[in-house]
Amino acid sequence: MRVYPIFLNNLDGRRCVVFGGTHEAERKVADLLACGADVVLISETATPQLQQWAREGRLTWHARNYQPGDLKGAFLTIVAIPDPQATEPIWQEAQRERVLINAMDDVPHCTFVAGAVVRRGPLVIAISTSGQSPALAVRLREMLEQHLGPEYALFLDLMGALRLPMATHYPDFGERKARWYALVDSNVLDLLRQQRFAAARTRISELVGEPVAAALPDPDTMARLFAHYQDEYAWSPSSNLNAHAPP
Ligand SMILES: C[C@@]1(CC(=O)O)C2=NC(=C\c3[nH]c(c(CCC(=O)O)c3CC(=O)O)Cc3[nH]c(c(CC(=O)O)c3CCC(=O)O)/C=C3\N/C(=C\2)[C@@H](CCC(=O)O)[C@]3(C)CC(=O)O)/[C@H]1CCC(=O)O
Ligand SMILES: NC(=O)c1ccc[n+]([C@@H]2O[C@H](COP(=O)([O-])OP(=O)(O)OC[C@H]3O[C@@H](n4cnc5c(N)ncnc54)[C@H](O)[C@@H]3O)[C@@H](O)[C@H]2O)c1
Repeated sequence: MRVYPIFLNNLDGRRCVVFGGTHEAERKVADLLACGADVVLISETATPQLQQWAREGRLTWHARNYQPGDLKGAFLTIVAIPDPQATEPIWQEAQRERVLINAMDDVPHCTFVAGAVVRRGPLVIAISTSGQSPALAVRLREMLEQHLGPEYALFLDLMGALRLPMATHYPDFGERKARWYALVDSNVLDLLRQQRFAAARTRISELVGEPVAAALPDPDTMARLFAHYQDEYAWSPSSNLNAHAPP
């Protein structure tokens, strides 16, 4: 296996078909919905959460097994059923219809594989071991999660706010690039980690000038964003490094 890494963008309104209705399918559906995809679920059974999303109209659920034609107009499909024989006709249709396909734990039926993913706001890190050891991918994800706190999410929100004014105020690409690196290499991340939001704002202003820094949220808003990200990641199941240790 030699995988080519990509991050899909603009899933909004794209038809994504998920087969299977257990918590594994639910995990995949949750990510697709969060990215705005138009999710179609095909499975006789569905978890209570999947059923609730169907009732709320957040996805379309067909309570049956796969039928030929299910992939018409689909952009991608994820097969979360543990039976390669049942997956084979779905794989065949995906090839005919040129639909991207991931069959969980079933490499011969994948045109793309899933990574172990760390999310910190806009920061997304996907880890693949090229199928050699998903368990190691999980451990690496957990290691990164320990090191990457909510300050990374907030830092990226701040950098995002600066992108347009930076382009306007520093039309020379070389100068702009040097200033981006000055920000990234500075102690701003440390200050955010210490929740010293006013000091972080001052430091950014020193590095890029007040006209650019004026686009930043004020320190109170930074504090609120930081608290939001703290909450979001505090309950991450992987915060326990031994979550998957053998009994
Ligand atoms: C990362 C993650 C993403 C996700 O699923 O979203 C993912 N597998 C995860 C967990 C996991 N999977 C397995 C174990 C048991 C320990 C172990 O085997 O290591 C654990 C650990 C656990 O369960 O704790 C078993 C397993 N997995 C595959 C096979 C088939 C084979 O080996 O032939 C078998 C053997 C089944 C058997 O032996 O019967 C195949 C694939 N699994 C992949 C992804 C793709 C390659 C990823 C890469 O390149 O590293 C690929 C190729 C296809 C795909 O599924 O997309 C998710 C972690 C999510 C997270 O927590 O972050
Ligand atoms: N990596 C891991 O740690 C791990 C653990 C468990 C399961 N899995 C993977 O998750 C997936 C689901 O496994 P599971 O054990 O949760 O499933 P399961 O056997 O408990 O349930 C199968 C599901 O698939 C549906 N289904 C079966 N045949 C179908 C068909 N032809 N069309 C549509 N739906 C169909 C059923 O309605 C049911 O919801 C599998 O791909 C499995 O390999 C991975």
